[in-house]
Amino acid sequence: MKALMFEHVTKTYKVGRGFVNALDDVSFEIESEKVTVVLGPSGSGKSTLLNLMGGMDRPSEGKITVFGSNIAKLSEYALTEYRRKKIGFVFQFYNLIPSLNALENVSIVQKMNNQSFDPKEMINDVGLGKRSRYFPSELSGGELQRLSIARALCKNPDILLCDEPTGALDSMTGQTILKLMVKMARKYKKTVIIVTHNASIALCADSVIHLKDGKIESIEQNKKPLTVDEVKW
Ligand SMILES: Nc1ncnc2c1ncn2[C@@H]1O[C@H](COP(=O)(O)OP(=O)(O)OP(=O)(O)O)[C@@H](O)[C@H]1O
Repeated sequence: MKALMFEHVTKTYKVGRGFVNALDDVSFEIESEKVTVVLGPSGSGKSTLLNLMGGMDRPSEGKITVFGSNIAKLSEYALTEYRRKKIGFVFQFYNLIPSLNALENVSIVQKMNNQSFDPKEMINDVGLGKRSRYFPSELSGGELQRLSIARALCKNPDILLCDEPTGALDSMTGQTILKLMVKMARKYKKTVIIVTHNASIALCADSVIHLKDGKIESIEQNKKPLTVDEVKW
């Protein structure tokens, strides 16, 4: 089943008196329950792509279909509902609430979605069971990243969007995080989309989209993705 389809999507930004096509006539499909990696150099349009997928922004032209509905046409209200219910975000800026402990930070998403998972189970699953009463200021970068994954997962979203999830982490912690992302697709049947500069991550993906100058350079299907342990970092 297709989770996501982009058809001739262009995103144009106005800069001074001119325009920049951050994405230029981009078309591709993403299978559900798979891991897709988006690779590309700085400025190639990766964040723009992620913002469009997550309903944070709308395309200037083209059609974006998510599980059968064209999100480019949704009202503002419906788009907010889409973001709240369907999408889990794992961004580098963790957006955790400093005055809430780890468990409370995960539990708040229960209010957003009545199909959410058990927060305690999610915290255990990312290996933070013993840290559930800690506050964000008492956690390391890797732990914060795992906590933000637990929160994104707790919402039980259909699609998980990850922006450089291992960017600021050492390779051991990065591997742990990547294992969690892959597990989300394999165990929890989520559609996982990871935007990164790190080509090693692509070896674990089912498909890899290469972006360059706002265009798709190539799309590879990986019949035999490696496990995270098999990848050399
Ligand atoms: N809000 C904006 N206004 C104007 N130009 C923008 C805006 N957002 C992005 N751009 C331009 O669009 C192009 C693509 O940007 P984008 O952030 O999507 O790239 P990226 O691949 O995510 O880069 P990086 O890896 O450095 O984060 C760049 O040339 C950028 O300057």
